[in-house]
Amino acid sequence: MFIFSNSLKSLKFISYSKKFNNFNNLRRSLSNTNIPDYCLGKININKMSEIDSTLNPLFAKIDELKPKFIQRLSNAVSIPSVSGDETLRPKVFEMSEFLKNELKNLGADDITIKDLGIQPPPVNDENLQLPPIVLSKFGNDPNKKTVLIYGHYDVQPALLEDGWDSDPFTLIEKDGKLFGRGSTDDKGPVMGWLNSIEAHRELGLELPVNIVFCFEGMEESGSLGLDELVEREANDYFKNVSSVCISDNYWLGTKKPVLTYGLRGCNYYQIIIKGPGADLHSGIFGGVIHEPMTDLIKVMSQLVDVNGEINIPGIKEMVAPVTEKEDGLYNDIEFDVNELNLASGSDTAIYQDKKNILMHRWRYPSLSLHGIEGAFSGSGAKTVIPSQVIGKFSIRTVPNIDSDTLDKLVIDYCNEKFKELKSPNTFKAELIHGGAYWVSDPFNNEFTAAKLATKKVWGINPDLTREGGSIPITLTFEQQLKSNVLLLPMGKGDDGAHSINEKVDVANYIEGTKTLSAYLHYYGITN
Ligand SMILES: C[C@H](N)C(=O)N[C@@H](Cc1c[nH]cn1)C(=O)O
Ligand SMILES: [Zn+2]
Ligand SMILES: [Zn+2]
Repeated sequence: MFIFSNSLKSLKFISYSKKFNNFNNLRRSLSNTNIPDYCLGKININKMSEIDSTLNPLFAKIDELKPKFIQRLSNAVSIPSVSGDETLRPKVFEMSEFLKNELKNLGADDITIKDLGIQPPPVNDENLQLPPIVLSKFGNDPNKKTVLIYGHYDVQPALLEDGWDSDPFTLIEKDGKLFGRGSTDDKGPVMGWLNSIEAHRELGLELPVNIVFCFEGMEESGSLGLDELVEREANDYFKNVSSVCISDNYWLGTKKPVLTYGLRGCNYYQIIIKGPGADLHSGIFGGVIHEPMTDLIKVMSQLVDVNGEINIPGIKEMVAPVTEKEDGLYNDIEFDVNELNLASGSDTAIYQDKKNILMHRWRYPSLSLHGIEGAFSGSGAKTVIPSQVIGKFSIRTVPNIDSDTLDKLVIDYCNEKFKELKSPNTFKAELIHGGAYWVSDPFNNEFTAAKLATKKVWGINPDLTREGGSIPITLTFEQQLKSNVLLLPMGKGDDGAHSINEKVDVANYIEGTKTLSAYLHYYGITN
C-alpha cells in the first residue's frame, strides 16, 4: 500500500541542512522500492489493527463528550488572558489557574507551576510578573515513549470595537463554528489535548505514551523566560522526553489537513520618538515645532514598500537561495489565490499564483507595520500633537537570516533615516523580542504517525506545509531536548487567528481532538 506518496515524493530531494543529508540519501535509495512510505518512519505494522480497535470506541467517546468539550473551550475563552496588555496580566495568571484545576480534575500525576520572575524591559511596569509555565505529567511508564506537548494559554488582544460581531471573550456557536478569541490560537488545541485525556479516562483506556505538558502564557509576546526554563529542565522535568508535539498553527486552506515542518521566526521592534513635554494644541504649536509623529511616519514609511519589498539593505542577501529541487515542491500543495482571498476577506493579494504566495509566506522574510502607541486613534477629530509616539513593526525571519545581524541592520537603518530628518526630537529604535525560525525533516516517526492519524480521522492524506507564523520555542525544544518536533494543526486557514471574529469549526475542534488522540496511539507503536 502506498499512502501520502504525492507530497512525500515532491519533498524527497529537499535538503535543508547537512543534518538531513543522510536521511535524504536513505529516502532516495528507498524511493524506487515497494516499501510503503509509512514504513520509512518505522511503524510497527503488526500493531495497526490493535490501534484501529482502540480508536473506534475512543472516537465514539469523544463524540459523546462534545457538549462538555465545547463548554471547556467556552470557559477558557471567557478569561481574557492577553499577554501583550500589561493591565490584563492578572487574567493571564487566572488562565494558568484554570489550567491547573483542569489538570487536577483530569487526575494528573504531577502539576508543577514554574514562576519566571519579573518581565525584562522594555516594559511599562518595572515590577510586572511573567505568567508561570504550567508543567504537568500523565504517566511515568519506563516502557512507554514520552511525548512533550506544548501549547500556550495567552491570546492576542481583542476588543468588540475592533469590529467583532460579538464579545470576543464569550464563545458563540454559529453555523458550525465556535467564535471567540483564542478559539483556534491556541485555547482550542490546548483544550483538545485535555479533551483527549478526559476521553481516555472516561473509557478507562490507558494512555499509549507518557505525557508531559508544557503550557506557557507569553507566546504571543515573545515567549519571554521559556528558553531558559527549557534549558534548565532539559535533564530534569523533561528528562525522558522522546518527542515534542505542538498544535498551534493552521491548515493552509479550508479543505485539506496538513502537517507542518517549518516556521518563520519573528523579530519585533519599536521606535520611540519624544518631542514636547506634553501633548500640544496643533493650532498653537503646529508648524512651529518638530512633531514626533511626522518624524515617525517618515522613518516607518521607508522600511517596506507597498509590494512588501523590505527596503533595509543586507536582509535579502542573507536569505537561502531557492534550489531547483525546492522549486518543484510547491506544485503538489493544494492552495490557490482564492483561498488567500477568502481567508483575508479581500482581493488584495500581491501575488496571484500559488508558488509565489507560498514562497512569500514560508521562505522569504516580510516586514509588517503594526501600530503607533501614543497616537490619536479614536473617532472624531482631535486636534492634538502627541508628545511621544512609539512605532511598532516586526520582521518574519527565514533561513539563513542571522538574528543579531538582522537587529543591527534594522536599528542602524532606522537611526540613519532619522538622522536624515535633522530633527531635534529624541529617537530610539530597539528590539522588543525575537524568536527563531525552524525547519525540520518531515520523514521521521512523528510525521509518519501523524499521517496515519490524519488519514484515520479525515480520510485524506495531509499536505506537508510550512507556516508563515512563528512559535518561538520550537527550535529550543528541538535543540535542548534533542528531539524531533511535530506541528499538528487543528484549525483551518480561514480561522482568523489574531484577527476579528476568530473561530474554530466545531468539526475541527472535535475531529482535531480525535486526530491528536490518534497521533499518540500511532506514535506509541513506532519503533
Ligand atoms: C503560529 C502561532 N499560533 C502564533 O500566532 N504565533 C505568534 C508568535 C509571536 C511572535 N511574536 C509575537 N507573537 C505569531 O506568529 O505572531
Ligand atoms: Zn499560537
Ligand atoms: Zn498567535
